[in-house]
Parts: sequence; C-alpha cells; structure tokens
Amino acid sequence: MTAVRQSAQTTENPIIRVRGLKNCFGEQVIHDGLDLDVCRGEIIGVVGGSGTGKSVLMRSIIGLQTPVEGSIEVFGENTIGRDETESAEIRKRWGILFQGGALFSTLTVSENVQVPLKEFYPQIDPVLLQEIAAYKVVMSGLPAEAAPKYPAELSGGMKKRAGLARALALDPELLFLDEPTAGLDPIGAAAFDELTASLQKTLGLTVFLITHDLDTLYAICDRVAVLADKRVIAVGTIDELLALDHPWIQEYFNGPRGRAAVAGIGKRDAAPAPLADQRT
Ligand SMILES: Nc1ncnc2c1ncn2[C@@H]1O[C@H](COP(=O)(O)OP(=O)(O)OP(=O)(O)O)[C@@H](O)[C@H]1O
Repeated sequence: MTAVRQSAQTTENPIIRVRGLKNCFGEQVIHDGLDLDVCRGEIIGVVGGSGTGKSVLMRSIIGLQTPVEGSIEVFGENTIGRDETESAEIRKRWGILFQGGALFSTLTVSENVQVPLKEFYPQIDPVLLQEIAAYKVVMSGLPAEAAPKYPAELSGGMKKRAGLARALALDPELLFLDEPTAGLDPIGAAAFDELTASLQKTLGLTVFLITHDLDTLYAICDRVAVLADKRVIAVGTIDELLALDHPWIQEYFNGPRGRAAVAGIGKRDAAPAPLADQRT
C-alpha cells in the first residue's frame, strides 16, 4: 500500500486494521494482499473502478464475506472466525447503511429502526423502543411524521435517511455507508453529505464510506483509499493522492468531473444548506 499519509494514530490505534486480505469467487481473485488502516474519528472514502471490490471489502470487514487469507481487526478485535456471541458484541458497535437503504418493505420506518434494537436488546420496553426510534428518525433529518410510513411511501432520499436512522439505532462508534448518495439528485446528495459530516462531528463517529461521488469525497472525507489491482494502492488526503503519479488517480481526481467537484465545493462552502432544509 502506498500510505501517503500514515499518522501515528493510523499505525498505533486504528479502528479497522486489514492485513494481507485475499478474497476469491471461484477462479476470480478480487483482493490479494490488501492492507488498510482506518483511523478512529475519520471519514474515509473508499474509491475504485467498478468491480474493484469495494463492497466485497466492506462485506469482509463486517463479517458477511469470509476471506481466503488475511486478518481483519475492528476495535482491536479479530473479526474472523468468532463465535456468534463474540461477533454480536462487535457488531453492535457499528451501524451499516447498505446501498439503496435495504429497508424491510413490510415494516414502517420506526419498525425498521427498531430491528437492531430488538435483536440486541430483546427485553427492551416497547415504549422506550418507540421513543428511541423516533429520536433516530429525527436525528437522520426526517420529519417525525415519517416514522409511521412504509418505505414505499418515501422518496429515495428519505429511504436513505431511514436506513441511516436504522444504522444509528445502537449508537454506533463506526458507521459503514455503501454509496449513500447514489441515485440522489445533486441537492439531495449534498444534503446527505452535510448530514453525514454533522453526525460524524456530533457523535464522534468513524465513517467508512464507499462512493463514486467526487463531490462527497471533496466535501467530507478526511482521507481516501484507492482500490485497484486487487489491493489498496494508495491512501491519503486528496491533495496527497493528487501528488502521486498514478494514471487512474490522476484521471479520477484531475479529470473533468474531479475539477468540477473542486469548483462545486467552493460554491457549497460559501452557502451551506441548513439541516432543516435537507429532507430530500
Ligand atoms: N457473491 C458473489 N459471488 C460472486 N462474485 C461476486 C460476489 N460478490 C461480488 N462478486 C464479484 O466481485 C467483484 C467485486 O464486486 P464489488 O461489488 O465489491 O465491486 P465494487 O467495487 O463495489 O463495484 P461497484 O463500484 O460497481 O459497486 C465483482 O466482479 C463482482 O462480480
């Protein structure tokens, strides 16, 4: 890995530590010798061409994909090969927003948010459950009236926020977001970015964020990890990545869309949208 910025925190106390990861599907090798450290409290963007294995990496870290080789530690704990009780203890410290929100269509927003609470705290009082869910819904920028609605009654942006509310249900330390702004219009995407950044600051979250959205990378990511050639080829700030002479990195960040994203961030910084208006 070309670690263009390795702070002491990165090497001494990463919240996620991946070493020598290898993932295969049959003959197809997705990752080989992949290393990555995620620092506590950062928003790290994970980018790479389509099919480079960003989602498979996330699935490996959260235990949905068992690697062929390598080690993965989250919160300092090895996550591979743990029994159910041990892995549940680790799982309840993170929240996940899957692509598209992955809400249960037959449950209301409130009931969706209650799913992880019921899973980990089955004895919890039903009134308290409702109250926590209502709080998480509002925290995610949805109006309180969204709580009794079903996913089919929500816009795309509202579904993402509902998924985020569910991801925040257990007060996680670590939040995984898989392409959270995909399918949102630019205003909705910018609003979601603002929400992510604001929650990260307020709650002290670490955010692992897979995205193709250059605006998101420029607007809210502290560092970016680049996947190519079956591993993380570089990790650092965008400025640090731009200093690297790698054709994919140069094309990605310095191409027309990258330049447009830089110009757009200037405008966005000049006039941030108030959170109350970010309910797209
Ligand atoms: N369950 C699976 N079975 C077989 N192949 C899989 C499976 N999951 C992922 N793959 C393959 O692994 C590769 C990486 O997939 P992944 O979804 O991680 O890519 P990605 O970088 O997230 O892509 P995108 O940016 O398009 O979402 C792809 O070639 C995909 O077809």
